[in-house]
Amino acid sequence: MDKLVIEGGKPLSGTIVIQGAKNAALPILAASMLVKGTVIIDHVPTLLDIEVMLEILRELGCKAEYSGQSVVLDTTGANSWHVPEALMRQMRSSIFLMGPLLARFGEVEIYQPGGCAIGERKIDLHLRGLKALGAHIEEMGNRIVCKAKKLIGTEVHLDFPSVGATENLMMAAVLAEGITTISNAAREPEIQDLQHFLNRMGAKIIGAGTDTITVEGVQSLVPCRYRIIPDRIVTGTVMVAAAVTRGQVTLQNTNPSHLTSLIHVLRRAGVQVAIDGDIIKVGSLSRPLAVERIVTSPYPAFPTDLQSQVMVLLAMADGVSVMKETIFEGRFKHVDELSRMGADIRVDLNSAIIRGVPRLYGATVEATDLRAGAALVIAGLAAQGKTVVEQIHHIDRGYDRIEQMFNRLGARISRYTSVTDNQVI
Ligand SMILES: CC(=O)N[C@H]1[C@@H](OP(=O)(O)OP(=O)(O)OC[C@H]2O[C@@H](n3ccc(=O)[nH]c3=O)[C@H](O)[C@@H]2O)O[C@H](CO)[C@@H](O)[C@@H]1O
Ligand SMILES: C=C(OP(=O)(O)O)C(=O)O
Repeated sequence: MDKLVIEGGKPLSGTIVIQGAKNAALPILAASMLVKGTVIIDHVPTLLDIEVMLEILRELGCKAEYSGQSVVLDTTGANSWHVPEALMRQMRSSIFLMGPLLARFGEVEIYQPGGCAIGERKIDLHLRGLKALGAHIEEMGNRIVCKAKKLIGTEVHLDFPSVGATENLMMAAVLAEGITTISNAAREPEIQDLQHFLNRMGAKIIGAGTDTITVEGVQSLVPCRYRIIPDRIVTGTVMVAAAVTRGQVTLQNTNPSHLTSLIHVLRRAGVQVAIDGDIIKVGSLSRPLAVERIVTSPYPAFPTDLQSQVMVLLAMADGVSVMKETIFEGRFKHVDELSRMGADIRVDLNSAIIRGVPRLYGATVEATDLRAGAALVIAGLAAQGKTVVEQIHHIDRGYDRIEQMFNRLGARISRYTSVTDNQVI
């Protein structure tokens, strides 16, 4: 397993272009199965999860190639609706294939998806929604077989605004007969991106970005070319890193309106944030201030995917902050690792009480999941001394070479491969 070695204590400065959004690219690549032909998706980040998605698509009979930052995907020869268990287990997003494969082939055979250990992450809402659309579902241990000669539009109410369930149902409903209404839908920007992509191929969807999405089924779709939105979580990660290192960073290719809740938190912490179109400038010269209470919730509230990164800022802030996690029950694993670096954080059920310390110290720590790993990198950048972050395959799931991204801003991060313990240039 690779590891990152970080020489901390240097303020970040400079300009960076933000990668395309993993959480938009993954469902959009899966949604491409709904059409026969060649789809080109631009600004797709080079990530482990994207590699896995492309591998699955090839396994299903598609041709899928990276060309620069674009993926060229020919779905014409797709002839399988069976996603191998080993690939399903590599990431949560493999579940996005369920809706499109069912819609295209009338049958899908999958397994329980894998992914980061941040909570139970059931798929009951996905399955219930597909049943409402007329699918017959059989669960045999890990294996799930889902069949429907024809999906029929209906009203689906989600008990919780699940991002993945909303997306899966949108994709399943596109070729269904009649109208599907999804109420209590998730409102994340990536859902709007999926709507835009599907509509460009000829789907008839309205309402993404609100809590009610209406899909009018169509007979077929036509291939298109589409550019993925900027990654709001990577944007937020860099913004926090700029703040904790007391640097000055300009971020290009961002959508500031997707980050309203984070910008609000950063400003409360005394961090300077300036917005100019798709550019965000973040600067900080002094120690951040504590933020009394932050609660993670579905969009547009504060995102769970930025909880661990912002905790690093609060760990170094002047005063006591509270961070409440309401989405994933297992998303505080970074707390033990940050404590190794000198942070003073106590977890009480789903709240972390964070007493800010003036500085963190380098240590050897383990990335337990994707965003926890990103938080440890940020902590390492701000800490005094050397930090080693292990298990960084988690980070590679969502950040396109995180060390290169931060090194462009003046950081000193080296990647080592464990097989040879050689530095990767
Ligand atoms: C690829 C992608 O877009 N991933 C994001 C997506 O994940 P994902 O789509 O998995 O997240 P969901 O919104 O579905 O999950 C939120 C909560 O609902 C629960 N749940 C979900 C589905 C279900 O059928 N049953 C159920 O109980 C989950 O266990 C979790 O507690 O949204 C999460 C919440 O913003 C983000 O952290 C992830 O980065
Ligand atoms: C939890 C995340 O992703 P996934 O749903 O792909 O596991 C994330 O992006 O932080």
